[in-house]
Amino acid sequence: MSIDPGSSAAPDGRHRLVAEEKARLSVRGVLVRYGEAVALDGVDLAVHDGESVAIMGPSGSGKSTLLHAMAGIISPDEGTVTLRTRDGVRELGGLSDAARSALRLRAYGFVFQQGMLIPELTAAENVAMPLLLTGTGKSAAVRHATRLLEELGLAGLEGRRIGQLSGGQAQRVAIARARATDAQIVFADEPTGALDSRTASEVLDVLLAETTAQGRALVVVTHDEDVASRCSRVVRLKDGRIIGSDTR
Ligand SMILES: Nc1ncnc2c1ncn2[C@@H]1O[C@H](COP(=O)(O)OP(=O)(O)OP(=O)(O)O)[C@@H](O)[C@H]1O
Repeated sequence: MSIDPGSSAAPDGRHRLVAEEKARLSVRGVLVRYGEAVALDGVDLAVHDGESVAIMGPSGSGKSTLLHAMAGIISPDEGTVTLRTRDGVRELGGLSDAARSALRLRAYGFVFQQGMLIPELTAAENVAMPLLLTGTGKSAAVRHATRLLEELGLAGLEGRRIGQLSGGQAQRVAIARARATDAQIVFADEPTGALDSRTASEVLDVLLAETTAQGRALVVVTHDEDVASRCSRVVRLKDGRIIGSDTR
């Protein structure tokens, strides 16, 4: 086991500062409460380009809450989440809701168990959606989406609605959508949870190929040791705290 340079357990403060300056995403002292309950309790974590970080831990340990805080879906009660963007370092808590949403749309990709895909839309329309929302014209967006779907092995399925696709195909659509905007960091919440083991392995191959293999960062919440074993770092949570960080 090695110490995560971004964790509070790092023995060398200077080392941590250097690692954080280079981090794509930095979580410092994050605390999240739901009423009286503390879901995250002083979490520090730095994620770097090209890295895949698996977040593991028992049910209720705070994995999804951490993912949502990193992604700016929820705002922590204490602490900061900073993202290095092309325009400089941004602290998510210091942004307006609209600015945070815009940043999320451009810099982040999401591959969740349910895919967060819009069932009424076709595969191509789902992939094109973030492009349309960031100002690309419809025909260019659909053309780009169709090309991405082809690259992910879904040629000929671009006109199907999400409900007409298998679970593995739907996850590939979600991965294509995360690529559409050139997301710098992709968040996945149990991306293979609903898939049989062969499809899960194939989806994970595609997810890694589309993220870390191209220098993007991947943060994946998982209960699955097979998924974690393919990530470059495993962070373990318990009762809202990081209790271990294992770099391969
Ligand atoms: N919206 C909410 N309102 C109240 N409590 C919440 C809410 N979301 C999470 N919690 C609580 O916060 C704690 C952490 O929940 P979280 O969903 O982050 O854990 P998890 O590790 O992702 O669990 P699981 O593996 O079951 O998805 C739990 O005690 C949970 O009950």
